[in-house]
Amino acid sequence: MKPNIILYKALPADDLLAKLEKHFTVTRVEGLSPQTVRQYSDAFAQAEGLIGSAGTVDSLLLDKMPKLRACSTLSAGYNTFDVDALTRRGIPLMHTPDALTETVADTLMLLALTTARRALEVAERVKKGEWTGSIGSDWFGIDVHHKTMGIIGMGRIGMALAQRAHFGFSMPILYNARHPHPEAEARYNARYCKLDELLAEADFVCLILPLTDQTRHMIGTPQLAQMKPTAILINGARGPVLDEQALISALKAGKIRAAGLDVFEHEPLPVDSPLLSLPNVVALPHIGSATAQTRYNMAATGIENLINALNGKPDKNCVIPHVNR
Ligand SMILES: NC(=O)C1=CN([C@@H]2O[C@H](COP(=O)(O)OP(=O)(O)OC[C@H]3O[C@@H](n4cnc5c(N)ncnc54)[C@H](OP(=O)(O)O)[C@@H]3O)[C@@H](O)[C@H]2O)C=CC1
Ligand SMILES: O=CC(=O)O
Repeated sequence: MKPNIILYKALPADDLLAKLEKHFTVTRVEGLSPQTVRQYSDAFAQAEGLIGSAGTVDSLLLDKMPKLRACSTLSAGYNTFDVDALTRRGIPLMHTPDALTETVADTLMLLALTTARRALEVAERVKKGEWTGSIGSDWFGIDVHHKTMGIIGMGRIGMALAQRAHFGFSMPILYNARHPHPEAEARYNARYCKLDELLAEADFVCLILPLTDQTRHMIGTPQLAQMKPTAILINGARGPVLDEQALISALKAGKIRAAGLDVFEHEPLPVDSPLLSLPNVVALPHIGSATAQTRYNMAATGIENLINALNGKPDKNCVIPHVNR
């Protein structure tokens, strides 16, 4: 008999669903919420696998899933999972980091370019018919090339960003992480910095690290005050890594030049967020990995991950090392 699983996110192609259904008896639910868990309570009680993204998997949910043997998230980040509770139950949690690294690094460069060159702002002026002659200096942006890129989180995506910034834009690279990364230093001439030093020196401060107890609000009023008034902040990590209220105040007071944001403390970003009325903010709807090819690859990887994990082989892409047997 095929194992029962819950799929809580629509897959981007029919062949992916067909593959999942070849291996498992699939119950599709529209997201993980108290309502869907109640509505499909029997399916949750019977499920041995859970696959999807953007839902909270905590001990409350795990208690309702006594047969659960593996979780597969269609994402690199896994901050919505209670990893300790999964570890206690010996349930492997699988993720899809390698499928999206390059695409997310592209998105970070996109945010750097769009904010620096004020691309959205001036394109809006063109649409409004304001381009009636030679543009004045009030339409000018700043250069990206040869400016200093500060990367907070020199993991897979941080490295891919450093590659773009170093080779593509001749940018000196500063970085902060928990440990020095000799590979980044050798390949991209990156310099390891304490956070304070990076904030004070970088022209672009780019957040690309996980949301954890240690990183929640790691950038707040004191850190924003350390940045140059000409610097641009980019957040591609998770919204709560940045204190959004502090950012709004800093932008309003001209403490930093601009912000490029792909992630927010509350998603979707409420339409009345003050961020949306600031001309020097570029707000994207969490599209870091959102190309058709990458989303396909992520879903394909997530399916493989679940098949492997439920076959007792969570060798690759398991985020809980000692469950990775
Ligand atoms: N916007 C989007 O759509 C996407 C966002 N993301 C986010 O990006 C994050 C990073 O992804 P990825 O590069 O694959 O992850 P990795 O695990 O490869 O890298 C994470 C990096 O963050 C560093 N780090 C962790 N904790 C701290 C800390 N307290 N202080 C400083 N640095 C820290 C790590 O340091 P060290 O190397 O020293 O251990 C590592 O360099 C994900 O966790 C996710 O939240 C990911 C994909 C898409
Ligand atoms: O934010 C997206 C992810 O894959 O993590």
